[in-house]
Amino acid sequence: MTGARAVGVEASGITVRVRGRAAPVLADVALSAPPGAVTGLLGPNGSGKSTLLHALAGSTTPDAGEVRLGGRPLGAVPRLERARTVAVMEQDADSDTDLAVADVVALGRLPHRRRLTPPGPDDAAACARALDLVGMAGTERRRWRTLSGGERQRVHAARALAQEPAVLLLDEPTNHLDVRHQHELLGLLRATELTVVVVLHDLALAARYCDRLVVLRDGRVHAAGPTAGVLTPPTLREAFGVDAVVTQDGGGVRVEVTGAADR
Ligand SMILES: Nc1ncnc2c1ncn2[C@@H]1O[C@H](COP(=O)(O)OP(=O)(O)OP(=O)(O)O)[C@@H](O)[C@H]1O
Repeated sequence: MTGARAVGVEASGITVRVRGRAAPVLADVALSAPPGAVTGLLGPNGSGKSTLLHALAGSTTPDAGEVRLGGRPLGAVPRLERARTVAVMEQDADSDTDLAVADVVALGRLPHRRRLTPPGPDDAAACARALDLVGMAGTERRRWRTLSGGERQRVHAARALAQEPAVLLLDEPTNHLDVRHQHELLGLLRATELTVVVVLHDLALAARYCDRLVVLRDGRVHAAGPTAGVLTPPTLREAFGVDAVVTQDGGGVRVEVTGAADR
């Protein structure tokens, strides 16, 4: 779908401080997102997931540490190349309320277009393909404000896919989606050759679709590695305060949260 440039994302020693807060938001965080794999970012509210995603995207500059894109420091990757390589789907991102769906998706093509030139056939084809992938083909003329929350989320996913990136960073991309579309979107990400880093709250979805996980707790990495090794009852109790039944079979890991753990 993307012309498949395999580009991994690595981060080490990421520390982010914010004014007026004694403890860093992120402290010495490392992450390895191998090319073509789906890496899930998990953690309780406020543990630093979105901040880490912003650091990976280059929209937050860490106070310490380094992000590498395809082995190169992020800062050494020219801006246009970075814009073509990395797509970001923000949490609850909004768009200008007057735009049509086609206009929102077309924003994903901007890094590929020469300045002041109108969209070409490649741009139109990429947008059509992306809308089709998220099940929103035929909605091009719909106005943004007429879409439901889940439809907006799918159009934002289409915008990111239309960018034809090598790396896709997504912050809770399924929180407005019905259960079928949750599975469709994550299944789609899993089926691509993109390098994906995705923030998720749903442990069952993480178990089903992520190759690797990084669990943050209070701004630090609590556990990281292949999914089966991370999603263990002790880790889930310590990091999330829940009791869970974890089973493993040929199809992978399954997690059923049975309730809040005793404190
Ligand atoms: N600019 C800021 N100023 C003050 N505090 C901030 C700032 N940015 C982030 N924080 C704090 O840093 C912590 C981590 O925030 P972040 O949004 O990264 O967490 P998260 O794990 O994505 O949370 P959630 O699951 O609720 O979306 C939170 O306590 C948040 O309030």
